[in-house]
Amino acid sequence: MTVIPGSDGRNYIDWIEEMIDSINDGILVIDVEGVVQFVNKEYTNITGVKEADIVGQPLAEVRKGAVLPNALKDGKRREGVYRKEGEVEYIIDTAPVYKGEEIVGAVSVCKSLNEVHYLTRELHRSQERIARLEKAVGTINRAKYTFENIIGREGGLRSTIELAKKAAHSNLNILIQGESGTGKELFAHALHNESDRASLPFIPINCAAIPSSLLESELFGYEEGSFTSSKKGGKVGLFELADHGTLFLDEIGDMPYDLQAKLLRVLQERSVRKVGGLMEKEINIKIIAATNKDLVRLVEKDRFREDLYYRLSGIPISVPPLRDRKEDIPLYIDYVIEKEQAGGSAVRLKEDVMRVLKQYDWPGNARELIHSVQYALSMTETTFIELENLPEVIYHHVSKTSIPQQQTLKEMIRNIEQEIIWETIQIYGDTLKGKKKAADRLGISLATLYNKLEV
Ligand SMILES: Nc1ncnc2c1ncn2[C@@H]1O[C@H](COP(=O)(O)OP(=O)(O)OP(=O)(O)O)[C@@H](O)[C@H]1O
Repeated sequence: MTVIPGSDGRNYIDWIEEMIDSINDGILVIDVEGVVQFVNKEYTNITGVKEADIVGQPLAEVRKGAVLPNALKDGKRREGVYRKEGEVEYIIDTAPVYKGEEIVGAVSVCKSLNEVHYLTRELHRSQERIARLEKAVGTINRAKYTFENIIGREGGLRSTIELAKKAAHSNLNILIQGESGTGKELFAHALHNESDRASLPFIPINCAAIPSSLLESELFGYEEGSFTSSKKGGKVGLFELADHGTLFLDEIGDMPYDLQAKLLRVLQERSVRKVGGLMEKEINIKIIAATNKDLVRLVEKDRFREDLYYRLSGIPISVPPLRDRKEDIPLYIDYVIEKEQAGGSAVRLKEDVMRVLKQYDWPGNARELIHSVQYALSMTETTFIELENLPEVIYHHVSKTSIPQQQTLKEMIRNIEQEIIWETIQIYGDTLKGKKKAADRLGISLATLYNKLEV
């Protein structure tokens, strides 16, 4: 075995031979004359050549087109050379063997392409599986709403939406502020869907709804065994789940103070480390935070970190309350009636009801208005919503305020007329034909019927 420099004892050579035989790549060694000195078992497996037919023979003669003898001539290494003999495909690396300055032989290492093909197929399969899983995660964590779903444009809402559309295309963090029920979460969904991350995960977390002891492991994840109740295999944190997508931190004003420092670190370093873990993982996430609290006041009271506040409010978005845009109220009412009464008969509001809804201050904003209309729809037994169908809090509020509940005679007659007309339409059907019949029945023209129904 001249090919193993420095070995002299026979047992040692046997041991080396066995070791080379157990290697998963084919190995062929030639001497300086180009005569094959050694092949291992895997070489014979890959090429189908028997050891007895090749060892002791000049390689160039027994394997036509062999590239290994070139290493003897030019002393160069070659990598990834493709060879095909019959049905057998393989890739070889070749290198000269030196003793001091002198070339004493050459060695080639070959790998069957069948195995490479097999591994490539396995890799494709795994990649497809990953793609399917990513798609499933993406579908589960999809943002549902777009700017189209945001009702209203008055009282500054239009310019808020325009600002938000620009913010969606920026990589700055976004802080949405506004009273409860103004649609901050709706904005967060729309911001994600408008961005170029729309097809990637949108991960919302409500910082007020999760006990502060759990919030850290929800966000960062943990390694197996990092605490007594930790799950086997550990847990992937929401930062990691939101990678390449958006993390929506709702009610950020309620995030515990010590966790705020950890969040700040993630935003600065753009990397996370699991609880109990050592590895830092780089992440690429867009952060949208929302709160109905006055963060500046919380900063003043040392309950919110100033540095985090500035980090989060890359683009601050302030959603106006409903009381500043009461002209939008009819839009919400139409939206709810259309949604709840789909396919059914159109329900109308008595004139005084609309006046009351516009008088009320809506501390719960759009959420409260939408719920109130849903409530009134389920309370009315006719095709009209009347004052007493409204939730008690609004009804009582109205009776305590100075809103004139007394109607003029003209208003009362108009209300009664409308009621009779709608009852008649119910008999003949809420279609053009039905309305014509109702007008005939009441002895008025179709135009007058439409006129009288206008609220
Ligand atoms: N402009 C709007 N257009 C349509 N629906 C709206 C609008 N604003 C609020 N809503 C509806 O009101 C409800 C509350 O909205 P959302 O949860 O987005 O408010 P929020 O500001 O995040 O409230 P909170 O601060 O209490 O979490 C939702 O059902 C939402 O669809």
